[in-house]
Formats: sequence, structure tokens, C-alpha cells
Amino acid sequence: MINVQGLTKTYGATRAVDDLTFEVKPGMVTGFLGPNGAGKSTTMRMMLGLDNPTSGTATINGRPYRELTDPLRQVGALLDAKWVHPNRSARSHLRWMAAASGVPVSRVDQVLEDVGLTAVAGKKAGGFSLGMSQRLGLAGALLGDPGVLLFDEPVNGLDPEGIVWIRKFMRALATQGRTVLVSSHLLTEMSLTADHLVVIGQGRLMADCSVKEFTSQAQRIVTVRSPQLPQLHTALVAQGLAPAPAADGSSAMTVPDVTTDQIGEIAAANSIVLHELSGSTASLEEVFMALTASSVQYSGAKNTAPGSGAPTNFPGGQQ
Ligand SMILES: Nc1ncnc2c1ncn2[C@@H]1O[C@H](COP(=O)(O)OP(=O)(O)OP(=O)(O)O)[C@@H](O)[C@H]1O
Repeated sequence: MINVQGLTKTYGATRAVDDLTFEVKPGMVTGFLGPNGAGKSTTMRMMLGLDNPTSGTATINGRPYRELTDPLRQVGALLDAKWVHPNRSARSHLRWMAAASGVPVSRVDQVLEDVGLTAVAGKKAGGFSLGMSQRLGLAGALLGDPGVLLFDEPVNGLDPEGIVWIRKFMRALATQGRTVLVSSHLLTEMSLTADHLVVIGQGRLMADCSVKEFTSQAQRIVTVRSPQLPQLHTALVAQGLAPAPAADGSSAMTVPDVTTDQIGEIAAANSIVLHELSGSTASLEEVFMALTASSVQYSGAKNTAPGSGAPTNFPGGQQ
């Protein structure tokens, strides 16, 4: 597993990564989500010992990367798919990697098959499409059969078929019990790929929750219509909810911070007839934007707002 504690990286006046603390657990895909420039690549580089933290630690299986014995067998990473010698064939690139790290050469044909590159294994990597390069990068990451895998924006530039393939591939790796961390700025893509999300904005932790919890935020406002509106209003208020008349002046109410299930059950318990019960259609992007916007807001008032140093508690107000 991966453990990040108080991880911080500054470049001059820029706090690229700002006091991040989170864990990445095995057996699931964790999406590392944030807009461009949020600090995802910098964090991953520190996890892999390619950059030194200004403060804090990042450990893999309990140790900093540079202290791992046989790191290729513990961690595999895909940071830059074009990191290959253009005149080397896919097979010789992987053989070179295997030889450099003491991995048996027999693994090379296995990983080529795993990523579907057997037919082009003898072709020069310089002529590969982006999708094929990504597959070769994945093959390299898998060479040492590691339990921990880090992928930085692996779907960038891929066609829909390539995206579906890579999504299934990452899920299969997690199902085998591996720890899989995958970064992206594409929220919808992550909601389809990941089980858990770590969301950052301006280097700071904004959310650390399951995809299910995150997506439930997209339905936080429920609209309910009933011929017994006053009774329903009383019943909802009695449960600590805050119904409000619908903005369009119809015989409907909107209720924040609640699920359609909860309202349906309260209505049933009070024998109230419902004519409509629907969650709002706020998109995941809107939830994401709201989170990111709050990071911008907090950073401006960093030293004055109470609790501004803490990550947004997410999902907010659900419990
Ligand atoms: N070597 C560096 N020197 C100076 N600033 C840097 C350096 N590397 C990153 N930064 C800055 O740190 C911040 C975070 O960058 P980072 O690349 O980690 O973000 P990211 O979330 O991976 O974004 P992207 O998806 O655009 O790569 C940005 O403001 C970036 O300009």
C-alpha cells in the first residue's frame, strides 16, 4: 500500500503539493483526481523517489521508494509513455529493462501478451501510436510483477476503444489484489474506472472518499411533489430536514442534503402520497468544480478562515 503523510513540495513561491495525507489501499483502483496543475504528477514523482519532498513522507509498503529492495518487483509506474528508445523494438526495450533490474527475461513475452502487443513485439517503438506506446508503458510497469502500480494520466490521448481497454486492465489488476493509483483530470472517466477517489486542488486534499459517496453528491437536492404538501413539510421538518418551496412556484418542494430513499420512507411512514420524487441532475463535474472552487477560495483566506488549513470534509453534511 501507499502512505502519504504531510507531503509538501514547494518550487520557489509555488506550493505544488501542500500537506497531503492519504492512503492508497490494495484490491481497488484509486483515482487521483485534480485539475491541471493541481500537483498530481509532483506527488507521484515524490512517491517514486524522483523528487524530494520539502517536508513530509511518501512510503510504499512502509518504506520510501529509494529504500525499497528490488523496487521494480514492488512498484511499477507509467509516467511518460513515450519514454522509450525509438529505434528499439518493444521486445528489446523490455528485455533491456528486465536485464537492468534482474527480472527473468521470460517475463518479457508474458507482459507483451498481457497488454496485447505480441504481434508487434519486433517492431520499432518509435513508430508506435500513442495507444500502443501506452500499452508498452504498462508492460514495462508490470515486468517485475509488482503489487503496487502508479499510472499518471494513462488515458490521455487514447481513442474510446483504448480507454475502455485500459479501464478494464486497471480493474483486473486491482481484482488481483494489487494497489492501483491512477491520476486523471477527467472526473467522468475516473468515476467509471475507480472505486475510491483522492481529490486534490492547488496541492491540497479536497476529498478522500468512495466513488459512490462522491457521486451521491450529485443528487443532494431532491425534488418532491405531493397533494399533501403541508403534511409532508411537517414530517420532513420533524426529521431535521429543510424543505423549501420549489423555485417555479409549483406544488413541489426541494430538499437539500437528503436522498430520494429517505424522503420516500418518511412519506410512507406518514401515509403521505407522492406524485414525484427525483434527485437533482447536478453533474459530477459540478460537484468537482464546487470542490475546486472552494480550494481557490480557501487559499485566498488561508491564514484567517477558521479551519482553512483542513481538507474539505467530504461528503459534507451527509451523516
Ligand atoms: N519543476 C518544477 N518547477 C517549478 N514549478 C513546478 C515544477 N513542477 C511542477 N511545478 C508546478 O507545480 C504545480 C503542480 O504541477 P503538477 O505537474 O504536479 O500538476 P498536475 O496536477 O500533475 O497537472 P497536469 O495534469 O497539468 O500535469 C504547478 O503549478 C506547476 O507549474
